[in-house]
Amino acid sequence: MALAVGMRVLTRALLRPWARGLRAAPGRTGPAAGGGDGVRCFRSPRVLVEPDPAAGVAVVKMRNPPVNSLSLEFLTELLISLEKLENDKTFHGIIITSDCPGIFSAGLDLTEMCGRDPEHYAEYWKAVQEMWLRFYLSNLVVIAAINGISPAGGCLLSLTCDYRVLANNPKYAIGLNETLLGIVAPFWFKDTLVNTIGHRSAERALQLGLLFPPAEALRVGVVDQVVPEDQVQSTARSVMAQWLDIPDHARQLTKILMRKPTADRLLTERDADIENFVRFICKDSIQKSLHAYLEKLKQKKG
Ligand SMILES: CCCCCCCCCC/C=C\CC(=O)SCCNC(=O)CCNC(=O)[C@H](O)C(C)(C)COP(=O)(O)OP(=O)(O)OC[C@H]1O[C@@H](n2cnc3c(N)ncnc32)[C@H](O)[C@@H]1OP(=O)(O)O
Repeated sequence: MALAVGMRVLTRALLRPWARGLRAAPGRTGPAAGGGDGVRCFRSPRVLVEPDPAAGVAVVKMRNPPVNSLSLEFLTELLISLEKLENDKTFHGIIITSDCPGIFSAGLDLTEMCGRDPEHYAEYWKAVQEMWLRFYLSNLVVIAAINGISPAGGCLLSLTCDYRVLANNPKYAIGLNETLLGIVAPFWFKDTLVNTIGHRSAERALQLGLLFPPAEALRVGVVDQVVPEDQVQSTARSVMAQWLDIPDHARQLTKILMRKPTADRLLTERDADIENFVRFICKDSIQKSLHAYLEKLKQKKG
């Protein structure tokens, strides 16, 4: 228990000033109707939290249209929602899913990594690290109900969860495809994938930038279950019930036992990782390929 408390204190201490500022800002987030049972539902512009107090579960819906790209503001709102749910003893589990049809998350927001200054890149990268640390180490059971395509950072977010349910739709794919963009998945992205699918499969997937369609994602272990699209949420709910049957303290400590060494690696190298990222992303060649990639996305429309 002391270990679990220690981890919570540590991760809370890591909450960035940008998050503290936003938390204090009136009107950005706020209590909304949560029923007459005293449980509060928190909303923010890009995150909709639907609480089910009787089950001890909240559904966190990402709604940052058009593609749920993980912008700085969106990451901040996600972290604040997670922290509020963790601090509310009513909740033991969350289901993270998308409110954008066909897209779970398009990953990191490319516009946060293009044409900005080094200070911005550092701030953005710290927020991405924070998202990974907080979700990966959350004391809550976190289940991803993946109802759309989930490349790169979207896949990373899914990989932080305890269980992944993917909709069986041939248009959906999931994976760390960074090499296809000419960029390198950082060591903690890699570690998370290795912890999920093993070294050999991760090496192949990372080098080739593989985006796995549902059947392959299940075969390789990137997801735990593939179900018809209309059963994603109900499956996530029944899996959640099974996880919540386990005594919470034993499950939480086991989670920390399994994940702490991976998280510690980033925690001890956090500043160096930010410096590496800023150095890398500021390179002319990287900026050119990111710009070209964004242009290609825009031109795709016609
Ligand atoms: C030595 C090592 C040191 C360490 C170095 C670290 C280096 C960094 C490592 C981490 C980097 C990356 C991780 C990432 O997550 S990068 C993002 C990867 N994501 C993708 O490649 C997905 C790109 N998007 C798509 O493929 C498609 O948009 C889609 C998700 C399949 C949806 O297709 P759609 O047809 O429904 O929509 P589309 O018209 O393409 O897009 C709508 C608008 O959204 C914009 N957009 C799409 N994706 C992003 C994004 N990720 N970020 C920002 N904006 C995005 C797109 O441009 C359209 O905009 P507009 O309407 O035309 O203005």
